Amino acid sequence: MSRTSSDHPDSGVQVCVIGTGYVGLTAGACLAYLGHRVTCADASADRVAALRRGTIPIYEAGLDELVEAGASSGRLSFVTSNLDAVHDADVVFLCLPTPQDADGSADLSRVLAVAAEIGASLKEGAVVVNKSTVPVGTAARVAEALGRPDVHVVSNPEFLAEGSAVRDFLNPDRVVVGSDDASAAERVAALYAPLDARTVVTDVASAETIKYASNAYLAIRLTFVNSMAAVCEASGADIRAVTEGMGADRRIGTAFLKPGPGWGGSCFPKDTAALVRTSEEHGFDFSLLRAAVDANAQHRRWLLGKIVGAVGGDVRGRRVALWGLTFKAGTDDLRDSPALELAHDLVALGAQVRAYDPTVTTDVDGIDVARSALAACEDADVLAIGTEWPEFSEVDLSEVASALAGDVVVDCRNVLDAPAAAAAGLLYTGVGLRGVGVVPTSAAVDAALDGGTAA
Ligand SMILES: NC(=O)c1ccc[n+]([C@@H]2O[C@H](COP(=O)([O-])OP(=O)(O)OC[C@H]3O[C@@H](n4cnc5c(N)ncnc54)[C@H](O)[C@@H]3O)[C@@H](O)[C@H]2O)c1
Ligand SMILES: O=c1ccn([C@@H]2O[C@H](COP(=O)(O)OP(=O)(O)O[C@H]3O[C@H](CO)[C@@H](O)[C@H](O)[C@H]3O)[C@@H](O)[C@H]2O)c(=O)[nH]1
Repeated sequence: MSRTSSDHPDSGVQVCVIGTGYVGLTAGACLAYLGHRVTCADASADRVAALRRGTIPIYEAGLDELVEAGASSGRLSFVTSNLDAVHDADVVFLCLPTPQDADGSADLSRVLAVAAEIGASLKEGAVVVNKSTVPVGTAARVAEALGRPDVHVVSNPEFLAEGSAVRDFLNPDRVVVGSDDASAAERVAALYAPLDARTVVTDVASAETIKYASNAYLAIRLTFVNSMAAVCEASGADIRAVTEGMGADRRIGTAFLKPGPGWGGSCFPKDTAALVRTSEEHGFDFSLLRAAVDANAQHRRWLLGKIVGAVGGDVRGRRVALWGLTFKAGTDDLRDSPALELAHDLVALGAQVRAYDPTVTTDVDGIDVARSALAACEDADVLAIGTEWPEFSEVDLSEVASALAGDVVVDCRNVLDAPAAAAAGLLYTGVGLRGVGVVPTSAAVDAALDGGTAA
């Protein structure tokens, strides 16, 4: 669907978005599309220059079209100075990174530094919105850093997923607005009115907590699915049939039931760690969530063991072809990617890894990156698949079989067709699949990685 700036009338509301990453750029472009006048600020001069030229610095479906429409309508602009961006803004969104700190907590330094920076420059009665993922209690810390009693701080967490960011922003399951001031909450909720979305208006502590609760719940669900996949594989069941049967129960639902190499990405790992930490700080041992985090690492290790097992238990000097490096398909984001972590572990064990990913064109962290899926396979002893890019299922498997020196495929995403792989002469194994040539896992992997020596 083509979107133009005339789809929604001008609201007259001046919005500022600070931080133009996956969240800020999507939010800025979508808010402009909804009729608001948006100025986006980013500390990266290169990023701002690129955006002014119309170059989108991230891979996100539909974002280029929306940014172009916003810029050509004059409703969307980009600056490097946070102070220039905020001075006439009615509402200021903070879309800044909140990475994991050494103790697991969310590092709020950027959020608090920007709040301190912009406080004195804000318009009388402006509203500041935390869109970054921040732990309960952060709104009060931001208010303190702003030093502006006339400015209310509202929590409006973002739930978009990478790869579907624009679609998620414009078709949200819910908009969450948390504030201890009803009129500030109303002003923020009104920005989303054209979406006609379900809106949860609540207190600020609950809004901050909804974000972590949602991500932690989804991560636990995936840990359960991945563990069930291991049980299925060991017991002769098939995880695809099992999740189809489970998902048919309306209380369970079909989404978020695909097994993989363990969950990763820029959010789940840091947000689960931060919720464990917040719970500890409030005297609660969130043992369930801690167990899910541990089981996630264990699951990835299990798949690593399959790859090592495929070459006889010792990968030293062996060549591994790896399809996929991003943390999931549809994004160029490599942050906390399970596929990239598999590559690192294989290299640590002494393997030579040659990867292919449609969004990665240069070598990453010393991992050799090939120009095509087939090129990655040339003379490799085993092929592993770490990301579920749809194009992988289009590759001619007989050409894969010819290119490989070995014959095993370890598909950590279940993207290939098992009978087609077998017909091409490949020994195929996936995650939790029934009867498709299970490769023994390598017990040596744990000892080698934990002991820091090659297997
Ligand atoms: N990525 C997601 O899918 C997603 C979804 C929902 C929520 N979140 C949360 O949103 C927040 C932002 O995440 P992201 O993935 O968009 O981050 P990101 O790293 O992609 O983008 C952050 C941007 O902020 C800019 N920045 C850093 N310091 C700045 C400063 N002092 N002034 C101005 N700009 C500055 C950076 O240059 C960068 O462009 C995090 O809290 C994250 O947890 C992320
Ligand atoms: O059935 C599934 C679904 C996801 N994943 C994995 O789970 C991780 C997270 O995937 P996803 O949730 O799709 O991506 P994100 O872009 O990280 O989005 C999550 O994190 C964002 C940041 O907080 C939230 O806004 C989103 O609601 C939340 O889905 C990735 O490693 C996926 O491969 C699976 O293995 N199987």
